[in-house]
Amino acid sequence: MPLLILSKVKDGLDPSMKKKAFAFLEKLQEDDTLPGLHIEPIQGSVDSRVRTGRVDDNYRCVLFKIVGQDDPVYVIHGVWPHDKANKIAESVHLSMNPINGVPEITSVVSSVKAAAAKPAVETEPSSDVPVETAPTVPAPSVVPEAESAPSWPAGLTADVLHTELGIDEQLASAAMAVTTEGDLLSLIETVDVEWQAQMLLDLATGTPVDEARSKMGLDQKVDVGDGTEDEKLIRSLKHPAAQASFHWIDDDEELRRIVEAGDLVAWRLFLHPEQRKYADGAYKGAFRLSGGAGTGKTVVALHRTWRLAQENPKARVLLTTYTRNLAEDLAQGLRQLDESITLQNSLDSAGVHVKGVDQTVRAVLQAAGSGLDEATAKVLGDSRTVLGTPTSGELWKEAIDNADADLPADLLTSAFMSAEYGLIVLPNRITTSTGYVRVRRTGRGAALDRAKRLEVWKVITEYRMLARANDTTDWQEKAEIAAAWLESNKRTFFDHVVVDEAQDLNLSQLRFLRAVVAEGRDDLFICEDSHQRIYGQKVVLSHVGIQIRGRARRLTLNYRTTAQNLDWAMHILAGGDFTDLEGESEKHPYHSARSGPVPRLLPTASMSKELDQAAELIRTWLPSGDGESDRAPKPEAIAVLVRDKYRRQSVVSGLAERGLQVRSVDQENAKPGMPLVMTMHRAKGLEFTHVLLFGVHEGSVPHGLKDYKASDEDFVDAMLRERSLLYVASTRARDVLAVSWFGAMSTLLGAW
Ligand SMILES: Nc1ncnc2c1ncn2[C@@H]1O[C@H](COP(=O)(O)OP(=O)(O)OP(=O)(O)O)[C@@H](O)[C@H]1O
Repeated sequence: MPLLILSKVKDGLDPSMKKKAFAFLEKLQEDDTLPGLHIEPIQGSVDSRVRTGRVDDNYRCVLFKIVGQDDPVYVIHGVWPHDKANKIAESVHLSMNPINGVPEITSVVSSVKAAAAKPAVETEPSSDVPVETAPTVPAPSVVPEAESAPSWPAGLTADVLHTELGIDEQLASAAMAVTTEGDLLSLIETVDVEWQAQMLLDLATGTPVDEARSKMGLDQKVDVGDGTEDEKLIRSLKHPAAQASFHWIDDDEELRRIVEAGDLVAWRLFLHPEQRKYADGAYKGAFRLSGGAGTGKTVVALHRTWRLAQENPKARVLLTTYTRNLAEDLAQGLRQLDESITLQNSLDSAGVHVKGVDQTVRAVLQAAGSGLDEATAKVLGDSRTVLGTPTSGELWKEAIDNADADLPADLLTSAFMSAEYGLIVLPNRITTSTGYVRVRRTGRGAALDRAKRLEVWKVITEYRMLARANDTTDWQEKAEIAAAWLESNKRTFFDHVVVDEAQDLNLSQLRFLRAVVAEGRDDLFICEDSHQRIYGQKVVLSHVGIQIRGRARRLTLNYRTTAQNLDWAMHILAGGDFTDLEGESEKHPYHSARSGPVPRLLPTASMSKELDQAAELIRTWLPSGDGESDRAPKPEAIAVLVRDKYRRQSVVSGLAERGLQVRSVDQENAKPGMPLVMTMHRAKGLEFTHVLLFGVHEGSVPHGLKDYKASDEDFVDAMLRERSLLYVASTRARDVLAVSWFGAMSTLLGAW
C-alpha cells in the first residue's frame, strides 16, 4: 500500500477542489495502479520523480514518487488546473539540502525569482481606506520597524549562511545585501522553502547562529544512512526538521482524520520544530511555555492534549483556560484536530476534559458534596456546607458602606478591597484580624499600619458576613476552598493538566490547578503571555507551589499577523514594564514572516464622524458582489472592537443608522454572515482578517483608573492591563488593522 506525505505549499489546493482532492488521495493510498488515477510522469521535468495524477477533467495533482525498499512513497505537492499543474510539475524539484540534509521542494522558477527580487517596503497606506477629512489632532506618523537595519548576529556572512546553515547560496547573498528589515521581509516572501525563510528572520532579529539552528531542529544530524538516493530521501523525510513542511499520513486513520476535518489546515499538519518539541516533550514536572500573541501557544496546547490522551487512553487529561468562551474554542480546536475525539464530562472518566477553570472548580466542589466544612473553615474562618451562587461584584461597595471603616477615601474602593482580598487575604488563608495584622503584604504598596489594617479587616469581615447571609461565595473563594479540600483529602482528579492563557488566572485558581493534578511527570503544562494579562493581578507561580525549575521556553515566530501590525502592537507595550509568571522581566521580541499594509490611524472630530468613517471603511472591506468576492474576507472575518459594552451598543446602532448591518457579540458564539462588533475583552483568543479598533480616545482607553488611586502599585498595574488590552485587540488582526478615535487620542497611542 503506498504511503502518502503532504507537503506544505502556498495556494496548493483550490477550496472548491477539496472533496475531489481527498477522493483522489483515498484512492491513491489504496492502490496507486488504479487506472482512474492516471499517475503519469512529465516529459522534460527537472525532477524525474515528478508525476501528475487526474483529480477531475480539469484539475491535476502534482506529486513525487519515491521508491524505497518497501511500498512507494508519494509526496503530494498540490492540486492545480491542468495547464498550471503541468507547468509546476516541469519546474519543481524534491531533494535533500546539500548542507544539512533536510528535504525541500524548490522550483527552478522561484530560485531565479528570489535572486531577482527587488525588495520594496510599502510605506504608503493602502488606498482602500477613506481619506480623513476633519482631523482634530494630527495623525501620528507610523514609523515601522521596517526602516531599521536587520540585527544579524556578529560575524554572520553569506558564506556562513550557505556553507554552515544550508541557506540557498543566491538567497544568502541577497539577504546579506539588504539594508532594512522591510527589504528583508519582501525578500523572504519570495522564498518557497519555509525553514529557510524562518531561519533568516530569526537571525535578522539577533538570534545567535547556534540557537537559530537548534530552533529549527537542525542541531540533530539528519542521518540518512546508506542505500539509493530515494531510500536516503525517505529517511530524511522523517527527520524532525522536515516535519514543519512534510506531514506523513501513516495510516488510514490519519487520512480519515484529514478528510473528515475537510481541510488541509496548516496548524493541524505542519508544526514548527519548536512547536512539535513542546507538544511532544516529556517533562519531569510543571512546564511553562510563553510567547507573544499568535505564536501558536494554543496550537501547542491542543496538540499536546491530544497526544497525551493518545499515548495513554487511561489518563485523565484536562485542557483548561480562563473563560468558558475560550474553553469552547479549545474544544472546537480539538475536534478539528481529531473529529472522533470524545470529550468527557464526568470528573472520574479517563480521557480528555475541556473546561474553563471555574467550571472545573465547580465540578470538584460538587464531588466534595457536603464535606466542605473543614476547607471553608480554613479559607473563610467558619464552616459552610453551601457555597451557593457567585457573589455579586457590587457586594464590596455594600460592605464598605456598612463597615463604616476609618480609612482614607482612596482605600475605600471596591478595586482596592477586592485586590487586597484576592492577593493577600485569600491566598494566605487569613481568617482573623491577628492573621491580617501580621501578614506580609509584599508588592501591594499603600503601606497599612496596624490601625489601618484593623479598619480594612472590618470591611473584609462585613463582606464575608453579607456573602454568608446571601448564601454566596465569589469565584476566587470557591477556587481556594476547592484547593483546600483537595489538599486536605489528598485527592487529585487528573494526571495531566494543560492550561492556556494562564496569565489571566488568579493565585487561587493556579493553586487549585496545582492541587487537582497528581504531582509528577508531565503534570502541568502552562501556556502564557504576560503581555496579554487583561484580568486580575500579577502573580508568581512559585507562590502557589508551582515549581518550574528551569522548565520554561518561549515561542518567537508569529503565525497570525503581519510584521506591520506586530510592530504597531509592540509599540503599545513599549511604555509598560512587564514580568512573566516567574516574576522575571518580560522583554523578549518576536517576529512575523508575513507582510501587509501599515496600520491606519484615523482621527475624527466627533463620534458621529467616526461612525461615518467606520461605515465607509467596512464597506470597502466587504465583498463587493462583482466577482471580486473570492479575494474579499467573509463578513464575519471583519471585526470592530470597542472598549466596553455601552460603546458596543452605540456602534451597532450607529452603523445600522448608516445602512450597515453588523452583529453585536456578547457571551454567545459569533454567527456568520455579518461583520462583528464586540468588546476588546471578548475578542481575546479570536482572530479576524480585518480589525477596526473604534473609540481609542482619551477617557475611553485607559478606562476606570480613578478607582486605583489608593496604591501606586495598583494604579500602575491597572494601566498595564489597559496597555495589554490594546495590544490584545491589535493582535487580533491577521491582515488589515485600522484604529480610530474622536477628539484627543488615547495616551497609550501617543507613547510610541
Ligand atoms: N505551525 C503552524 N502553521 C500554520 N499556522 C499556525 C501554526 N501555528 C499556529 N498557527 C496559526 O497561527 C494563529 C495563532 O495561533 P495560536 O492561536 O495558537 O497562537 P497563540 O500564541 O495562542 O495566540 P494568542 O496568545 O494571541 O491567543 C492561528 O491562526 C493558528 O492556526
